[in-house]
Amino acid sequence: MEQPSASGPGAGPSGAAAGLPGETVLSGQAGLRGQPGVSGQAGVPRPVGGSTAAVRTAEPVLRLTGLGWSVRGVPIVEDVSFTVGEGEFVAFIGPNGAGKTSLFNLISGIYPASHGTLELDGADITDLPVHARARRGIGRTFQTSSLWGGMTVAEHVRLAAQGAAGPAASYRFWRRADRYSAQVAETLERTDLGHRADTVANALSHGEKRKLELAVLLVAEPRLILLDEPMAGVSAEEVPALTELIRSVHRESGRTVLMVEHHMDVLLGLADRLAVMHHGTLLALDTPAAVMADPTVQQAYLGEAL
Ligand SMILES: Nc1ncnc2c1ncn2[C@@H]1O[C@H](COP(=O)(O)OP(=O)(O)OP(=O)(O)O)[C@@H](O)[C@H]1O
Repeated sequence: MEQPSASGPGAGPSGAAAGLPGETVLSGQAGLRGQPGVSGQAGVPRPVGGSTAAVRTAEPVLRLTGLGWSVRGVPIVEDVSFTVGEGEFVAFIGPNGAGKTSLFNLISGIYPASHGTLELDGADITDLPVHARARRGIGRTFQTSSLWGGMTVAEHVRLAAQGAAGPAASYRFWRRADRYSAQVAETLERTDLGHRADTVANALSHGEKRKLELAVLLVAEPRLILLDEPMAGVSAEEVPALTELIRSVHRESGRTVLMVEHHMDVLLGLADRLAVMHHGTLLALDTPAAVMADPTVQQAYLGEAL
């Protein structure tokens, strides 16, 4: 499925998630429709929005109520309801085609909701377009790379900083180049890309490209970030550094993070809660330990250990 780009038309290569040695990778375990015991149970997530995981504020940052999206009458995401507290890290898993990316597209505004509502900080944003949601602090990355191959690392981040400042600030932006240079330099340091500032995107490794996508996202200072398979295409050697970067982005700034990821080893070390998508519905949402012990979830994965 082609994805719109956050920072320009996709120019970089994409790739499937690389399996790590000895790791459970859930991608490719599709084909669950019609499995005994699964049909009819999807759509009854347990428990949702009332997890035992720590939610740092009483008021949720994000609230989905019966959110759904259909294509020509075919439901892709159905009646999804949950809340996410400020500073929480929720990881989304599920077989290929379960609707994880579509749910992220609904939250970021790329797909319009067919039914249900979406609230950010208690305000209804269901009908707001993508750019308006971005201005309210929702940022996201995409499953496939969204970089301009011939542009340097620093140019990407500078352009993103300019975009975040808004069109009216363009003139000021160029006049106050020093301020933005400092902002770009700081963001590159935060994402461990300072030494690659003058390198074109095409010359970066997959892991560095993912870091650059994060830098492009972070320079806009979003408070809710959606990461769609940040490890896709990344070599096994680069996964630990990228995992630590995501951890620091979450912890140091107290951002709220939603992440789709197939590498269980990665997300188990990061997530406060695990959400399981299945046939477009939310099958379960709870602490990683509770989700992994859930018989319905295990059944949905054909009895394989999560
Ligand atoms: N724009 C679209 N038009 C038609 N069908 C779509 C569209 N977007 C997604 N779908 C379908 O919706 C279903 C869910 O797709 P989605 O990409 O959300 O799944 P996913 O859980 O993210 O899968 P993966 O893990 O493979 O990325 C798939 O059957 C897909 O083909």
